[in-house]
Amino acid sequence: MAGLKLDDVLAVIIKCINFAAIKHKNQRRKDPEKTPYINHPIGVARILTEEGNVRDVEVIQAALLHDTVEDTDTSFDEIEAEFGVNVCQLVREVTDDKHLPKAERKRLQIEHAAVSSPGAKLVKLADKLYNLRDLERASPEGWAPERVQEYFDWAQKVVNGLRGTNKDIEDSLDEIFKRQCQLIV
Ligand SMILES: Nc1nc2c(ncn2[C@@H]2O[C@H](COP(=O)(O)OP(=O)(O)O)[C@@H](OP(=O)(O)OP(=O)(O)O)[C@H]2O)c(=O)[nH]1
Ligand SMILES: [Mn+2]
Repeated sequence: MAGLKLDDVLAVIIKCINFAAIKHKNQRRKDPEKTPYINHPIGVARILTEEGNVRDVEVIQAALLHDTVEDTDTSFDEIEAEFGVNVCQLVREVTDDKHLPKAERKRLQIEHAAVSSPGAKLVKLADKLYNLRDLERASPEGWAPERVQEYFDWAQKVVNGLRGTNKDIEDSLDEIFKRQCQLIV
C-alpha cells in the first residue's frame, strides 16, 4: 500500500485493531491468568514494528487480523471487503484449516512455511516468537511438560522454513530454541 499518508495509515491500523478486538471479544488465552486474546494479535504486530523494524502496513494489518478467521466466525470475504485483497491474501496464508485433524494441520504448517510469501513469513515468525515467549512464561492450562516440549520442537521445524526473512526476529527465536530444544536442526 505504497503512498499512504500518515493519517490514512493510522486509520487503517485502528480499523484493524477495532475489528480484531470485536471478533476476539469473548476469547481468552490459555494461560492461568486467562489474558484477553486480543493481547496476542496486538503483541504479534508489536514484535514486527518494534523488534523486526517492519514498516509494511499490509503486513502489520495481517498480523493484527491473523487469528480472526482461524479462531472466530470471521470469513475471508469479510476480511477482503473491509481490508482489501492483499491483506486478505496474507491472512489466508497464515490461517490453518480447522476442519483438518490437528496432526495434519501441524504437518502442513511445516510444509507451507518455506513456500509462503515474504509477508506471510514475517507474520508467522512473529506469531511463533510471541507464542514461544508465552510458553516460557507459563504453560497453558492442562498442558503437560511433554506437550510444551513438543510445541517448542515443532515450532523450530516451522521456523526453519521461514528463515532468511528477518534477522532480529530469527535471532530471538534461536535464543529460545537454544534454551528449549535438545536438537538444533
Ligand atoms: N503459548 C501459548 N499459546 C496460546 C495461549 N493461549 C492461546 N494460545 C494459542 O494456542 C495455539 C497453540 O496451541 P495448540 O494446541 O498447539 O494449537 P491449536 O489451538 O491450533 O489446536 C497458538 O495458536 P496460533 O497463534 O494459531 O499459533 P500456532 O499454533 O499456529 O503456532 C496460540 O496462539 C497461551 O496462553 N500460551
Ligand atoms: Mn496466532
